[in-house]
Amino acid sequence: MVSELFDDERWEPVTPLNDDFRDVTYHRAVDSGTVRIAIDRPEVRNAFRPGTVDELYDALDHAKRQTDVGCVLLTGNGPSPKDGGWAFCSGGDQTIRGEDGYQYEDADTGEPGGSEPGGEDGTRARAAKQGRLHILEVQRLVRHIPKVVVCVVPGWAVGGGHSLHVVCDLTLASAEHAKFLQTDPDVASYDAGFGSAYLAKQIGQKKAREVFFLGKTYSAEEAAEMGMVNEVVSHHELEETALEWGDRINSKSPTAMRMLKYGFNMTDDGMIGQQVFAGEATRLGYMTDEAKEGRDAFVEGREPEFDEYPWHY
Ligand SMILES: CC(C)(COP(=O)(O)OP(=O)(O)OC[C@H]1O[C@@H](n2cnc3c(N)ncnc32)[C@H](O)[C@@H]1OP(=O)(O)O)[C@@H](O)C(=O)NCCC(=O)NCCSC(=O)CCC(=O)c1ccccc1C(=O)O
Repeated sequence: MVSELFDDERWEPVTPLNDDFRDVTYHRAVDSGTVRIAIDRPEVRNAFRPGTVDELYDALDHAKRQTDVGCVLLTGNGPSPKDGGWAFCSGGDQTIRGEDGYQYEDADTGEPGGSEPGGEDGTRARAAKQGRLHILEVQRLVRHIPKVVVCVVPGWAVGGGHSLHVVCDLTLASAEHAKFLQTDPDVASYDAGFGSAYLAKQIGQKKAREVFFLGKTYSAEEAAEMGMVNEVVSHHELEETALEWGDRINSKSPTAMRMLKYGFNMTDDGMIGQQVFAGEATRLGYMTDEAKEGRDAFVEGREPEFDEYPWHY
């Protein structure tokens, strides 16, 4: 069983990635352009270790390159076989946190401090022995992937898991089990980027500071009232609703959705936001006859003839 909320008949595994993954499951809907990426460590509330982050990144990067996919569901499998608890993600696995970040485990001993699995090249293996904080790279990919990323929260969203939900485009939460909590300062961590500053854009400065400075636990309803959750549905309807959202998203114009996402991002993302939006504008420009004339003129060794193209206003 992938997860108690997972409907086998609606999904097929994305191979070979799903088969190779240890901490993440990766599926594609059988009848729509929606993919489901789930952290699969329910026994530790889906805490992420470096390998989990690698797999999240690889699944998202794969999804990014599927031109018939418009919606990514990011979720956590459950419940915990130990105690039945549910989680989206409880952040970085504190048991393998070293002095310079989260550590890969040694392939032989299973102890923290080993090299990246499969890293045979000496340089790569040495580099991987350093602690990692690359969940931030996953955050940036969620931010920049030209798809709508829906965080589907079946339980706890805590610490770096809370930050991951914040950076997703939309959040859908289980009425019964979703709970939102920021523990970063309890374990001397601080997401001073999207997890806090962008959260303040969503729910306001006072509330965002409350989330971090008081560390209260919020129910799904409270989180929705604050504006960081879009909708709360009963637990057993969570993934079905998520798939419906996927269908709704996939029914819209891919170009419009992409430009809207990058438009929403742009004011907060500075020059990178402008670069991403402008890059997509350039792609649209390339699709015009006017741009083709510029290219053809160069290739044919002649002056470009732009007279017939209007100066739009
Ligand atoms: C999530 C809890 C609130 C759940 O509480 P509860 O339901 O009572 O369950 P527990 O019995 O506590 O937990 C069950 C089981 O899971 C283990 N576990 C839970 N969370 C973690 C974890 N994060 N790491 C390791 N193990 C975990 C727990 O020990 C239990 O194991 P047993 O063996 O069964 O006893 C509660 O569990 C809780 O508060 N968890 C800790 C949450 C936390 O502090 N997370 C880390 C926050 S810091 C972070 O995520 C940094 C992320 C990061 O990389 C980063 C770096 C740089 C900038 C930004 C970031 C960023 O924030 O993204």
